Amino acid sequence: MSDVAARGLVLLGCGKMGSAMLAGWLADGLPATSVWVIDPHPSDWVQAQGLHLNAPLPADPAIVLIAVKPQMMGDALPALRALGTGATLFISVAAGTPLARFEEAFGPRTPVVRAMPNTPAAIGQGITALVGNSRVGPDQMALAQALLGAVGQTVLLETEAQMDAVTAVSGSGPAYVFHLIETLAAAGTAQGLPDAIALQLAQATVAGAGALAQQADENPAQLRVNVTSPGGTTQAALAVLMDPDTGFPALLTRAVAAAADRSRELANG
Ligand SMILES: NC(=O)C1=CN([C@@H]2O[C@H](COP(=O)(O)OP(=O)(O)OC[C@H]3O[C@@H](n4cnc5c(N)ncnc54)[C@H](O)[C@@H]3O)[C@@H](O)[C@H]2O)C=CC1
Ligand SMILES: O=C(O)[C@@H]1CCC=N1
Repeated sequence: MSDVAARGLVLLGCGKMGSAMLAGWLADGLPATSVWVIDPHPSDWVQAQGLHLNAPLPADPAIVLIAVKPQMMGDALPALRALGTGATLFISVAAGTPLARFEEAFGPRTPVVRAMPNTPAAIGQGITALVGNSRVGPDQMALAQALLGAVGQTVLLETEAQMDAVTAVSGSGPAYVFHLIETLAAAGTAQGLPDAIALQLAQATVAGAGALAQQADENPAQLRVNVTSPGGTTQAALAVLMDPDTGFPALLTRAVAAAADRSRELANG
């Protein structure tokens, strides 16, 4: 990361995902003066960070991170063309957009990493999967892992094709969990709880269960069994949630497949 602080980080697109990562890097100690943001519509938060905003770019930044929508690539990438010299590592977090798209834009010698982070990066609890093109050497992959590792866990993929499934599980996944919190709270309200207490119970339950699932030696199936008293309340609920036709497994399988299919479609922009 000292190389990034010294040579600079260029962030193309600083919306929800770019800002989530940037918040994590700044909290981790990356100086705002080492960051160049290109974004035609920067948020008030981005404008208040004291970074270089829509300013001339450094000649030889350590990393250019691309965080614009896949559909915006054609408009956005030309701003970076002068940097495709081989010394700068390009990292894209865009869903769907293949490595080949960046090789086309910046030349086949350009090292490019495709990464899929998620928004808990904003509080250092993201997870990012990474895969590089053939030009990415071990030192550059280590640099990409250090950058994304500063805002959470990292995993390396064996093939680029795995990225669609990653996007559907952990890239989009926080939205599924937020929806679980919303709907668990609403179900509590339907059972007679005040809105605020139902939301507090749902938030703390998901946060606590998530932390326990990360830290416990037991697997999630055993942790579930540990909550489930024979003939008790949990068993009654799980009979609904684990129904083979209408329960969580069938629903999540369909939801994740829909997200992965959409990721494959986005390969075409
Ligand atoms: N939001 C999420 O949870 C995740 C998003 N991603 C990926 O991150 C990328 C960005 O997504 P979000 O941050 O959610 O979208 P967003 O719409 O919040 O941010 C995109 C930003 O790009 C800027 N922009 C538009 N045209 C531009 C241009 N020509 N040059 C520079 N900046 C430009 C916009 O002003 C905006 O601030 C997408 O490719 C998405 O697939 C990946 C993982 C998770
Ligand atoms: O919804 C999307 O397309 C992006 C990619 C993963 C999360 N958000």
